[in-house]
Amino acid sequence: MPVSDSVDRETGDADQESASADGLPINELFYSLQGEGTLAGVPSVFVRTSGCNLRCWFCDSYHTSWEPTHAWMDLEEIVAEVESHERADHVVLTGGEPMLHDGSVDLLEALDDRGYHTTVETNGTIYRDAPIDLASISPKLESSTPTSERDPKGNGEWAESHENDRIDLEALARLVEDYEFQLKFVVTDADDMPEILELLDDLRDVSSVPIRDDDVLLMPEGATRDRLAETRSRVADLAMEHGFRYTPRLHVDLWNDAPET
Ligand SMILES: C[S@@+](CC[C@H](N)C(=O)[O-])C[C@H]1O[C@@H](n2cnc3c(N)ncnc32)[C@H](O)[C@@H]1O
Ligand SMILES: Nc1nc2[nH]cc(C(=O)O)c2c(=O)[nH]1
Ligand code: SF4
Ligand SMILES: [Mg+2]
Repeated sequence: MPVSDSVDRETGDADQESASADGLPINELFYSLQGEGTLAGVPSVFVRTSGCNLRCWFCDSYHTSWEPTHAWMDLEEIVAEVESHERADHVVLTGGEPMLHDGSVDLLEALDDRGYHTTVETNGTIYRDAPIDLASISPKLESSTPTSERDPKGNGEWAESHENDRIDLEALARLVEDYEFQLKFVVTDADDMPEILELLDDLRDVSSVPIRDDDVLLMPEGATRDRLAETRSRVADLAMEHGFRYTPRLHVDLWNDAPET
């Protein structure tokens, strides 16, 4: 969808919860194949909200986090655009961080009423009560922190708040307790594994539902084909070594880093 067709509304600070519940700041809306996780390969409509509470240095959706866009769509416009992709019965709500916005709950309810299967791609720091069929949770590891050496924009100004906010065990526990879920970790190399194992121990301690190794997916870090060529076989080996699942990034294999894919 050409986002330029929609109204541009400055939400003030797009990192904060949007003021109105009538719609959402939308960065892009498109039809593609789910590229990641247990539903990889499923034709799906993607609704990408703008604004994030974190700043991963590697974020592949720069214009929702580091430089968020402000195009606004009303709920009815979003639903109509989703319905225009007649072959899809799966919708992926992503971002940015979709759980920041009140309007995400309204959208999920409208989609649920119309019989869609909904996946929410979330960093797991915010819990909301909504009709979510699959919570696709991607907790952020220390290796995501935008230190001054890895800041894509400035000089590490976001490092401290990112580091403070990236894990909220209570929110994670509520998400896994209330929804079908997958835990999808972005992995670069073996240095990421001790933190994943420690987080799983902590989450298993506080959560009232089992978290099976089968619920844990390792996804190679890489926003481009070239970068994935460096990380994917290392991450596949780590998945086998630990008995976790590996998820490809099919959309990157197919379309590299093109927008609306
Ligand atoms: C752009 S995020 C939006 C949803 C939410 N903010 C989150 O991080 O889960 C969508 C997915 O892309 C993943 N991701 C972002 N940049 C990536 C990269 N460079 N390599 C691999 N995965 C990446 C995130 O971990 C998440 O699973
Ligand atoms: N094809 C495709 N699959 C995806 N799965 C999760 C995505 C996301 O950005 O959240 C994504 C995406 O951006 N494109
Ligand atoms: S949490 Fe998600 S959207 Fe936010 S910066 Fe990280 S990868 Fe990007
Ligand atoms: Mg993506």
